[in-house]
Amino acid sequence: MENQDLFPFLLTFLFIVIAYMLWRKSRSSSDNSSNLPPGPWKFPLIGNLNLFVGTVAHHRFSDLAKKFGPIMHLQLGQVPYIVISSPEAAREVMKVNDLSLADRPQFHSAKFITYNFKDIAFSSYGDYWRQLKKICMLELLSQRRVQSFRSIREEEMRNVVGDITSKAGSVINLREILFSSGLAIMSRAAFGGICKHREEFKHLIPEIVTAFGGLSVADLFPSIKLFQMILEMRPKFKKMHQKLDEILENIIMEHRAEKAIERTGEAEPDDLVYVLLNLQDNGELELPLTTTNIKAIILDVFTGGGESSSTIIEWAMSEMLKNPRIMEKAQAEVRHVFASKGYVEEAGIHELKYLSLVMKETLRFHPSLPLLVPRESREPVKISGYEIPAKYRVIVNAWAIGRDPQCWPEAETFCPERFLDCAIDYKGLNFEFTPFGSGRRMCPGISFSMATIEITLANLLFHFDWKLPGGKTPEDLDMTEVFSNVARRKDELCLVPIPYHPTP
Ligand code: HEM
Repeated sequence: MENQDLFPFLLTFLFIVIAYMLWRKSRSSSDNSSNLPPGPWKFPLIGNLNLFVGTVAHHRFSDLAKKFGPIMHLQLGQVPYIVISSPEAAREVMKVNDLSLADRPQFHSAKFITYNFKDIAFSSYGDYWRQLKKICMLELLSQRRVQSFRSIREEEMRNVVGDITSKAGSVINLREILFSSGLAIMSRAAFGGICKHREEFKHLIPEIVTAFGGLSVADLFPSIKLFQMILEMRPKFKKMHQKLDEILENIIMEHRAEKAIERTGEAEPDDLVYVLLNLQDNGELELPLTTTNIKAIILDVFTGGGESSSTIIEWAMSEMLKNPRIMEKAQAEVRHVFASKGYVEEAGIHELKYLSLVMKETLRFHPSLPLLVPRESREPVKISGYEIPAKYRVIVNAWAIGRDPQCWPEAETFCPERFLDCAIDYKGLNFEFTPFGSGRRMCPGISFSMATIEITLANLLFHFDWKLPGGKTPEDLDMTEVFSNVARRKDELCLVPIPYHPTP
């Protein structure tokens, strides 16, 4: 045989040998536990990946749960996953066995972006994670700090209302406006000023959030190092990481320069980055902070705060447009409460009872992270009588639980009134409703994001009536969802604003 004839033969042979070895390996690792939950039949090599081609992941998991039950075992590529789809099983994961399941999977795609898992969301459970979460809660995300950012939110809202008013009668892309204003509020609160890299961040955040989902080939076939090398070498991935690092480095340098300024009598800035640099310089922390650690924390603030809140606002507006009765009721309330002022201010926002029901219903119907953030078992653990080995990835399908007809009558209908006189809340104690997760790994940004969502919706409803472009009716509004870790509308929400002028 000529050399060139031999090559394809050898390659095919090699492929078959590797495929066989991987199949043996995955079989032996999944056979370790004899009492795993049920799940669909798994193909050699790809496991159940075939079931997810061209589907929205949380929808597919939900369909499978109807067949295999609320606790399922799947294999995506080489990786075993446990998928939870009932409040009882979610309680076992996020409360009963919270500590045993408090780790995050170490996704290869997230490794570079998070500086080797030095952020909060991906660092392993332990002292480092605890220290970071505590600092962020104290300095940025506590109820007290969130209230102190009131003037920032009100000012940004004036900008948004001014911007939309200047485009009255023409079609605007509401998603873009919401994303920018959310980012502006976050960067002013956390970094003390409008981040001048906002535009660049705007493009980077969706890419980063997708990488955090752990569904890249490199993450699904972790033993094949070649896939990891290919991922690292991909120009798009390299560029994203370089750009991100450059922006984070700049934010820190700007703060260092500001910090070096001599101040006489003038109060020092107290934004999050400033506080982190002080903690670094003073060396008072149990686990000293490096500049890389600080970059990873800033990254979490941008990725956590960047998109999830604006996605919720976009869905809330879409649902109200789809259901004009709800829009009218919410508008009537906000216009009544702020009629005498002629503008929205946070002091009266607690009076918006109906709007708070709309926000809850949006979080139930469209949780921005429908599969929360995956966890990983730190040790063997029993869930609903099944034995889950260590190092298994565990996903809670909050989207499916939020639409479970056993928990929610007329679950597929958007109806804010269901929360009237209902004690169920999103604070992590009711496992049928966990848009922010629950337990140790729960989202620390609830107060921050709910304050932003509430004031933004109140302003949009107070100052404008809204029409769909091109003479479309509510029935024409396409509500299709796409998923890349965050569940967004497939189409950006484009609307025509008509300014509302309250009669004096
Ligand atoms: C509507 C807005 C938001 C939603 C729906 C949301 C949702 C979530 C969810 C579901 C988790 C995973 C919880 C779990 O594993 O049990 C999470 C984690 C996290 N979120 Fe949020 N989030 C939002 C806003 C924010 C904001 C504004 C920030 C901060 C600036 C933030 C920072 C984080 C961080 C750091 C984690 C990781 C916590 C940990 O692993 O210990 N999030 N978020």
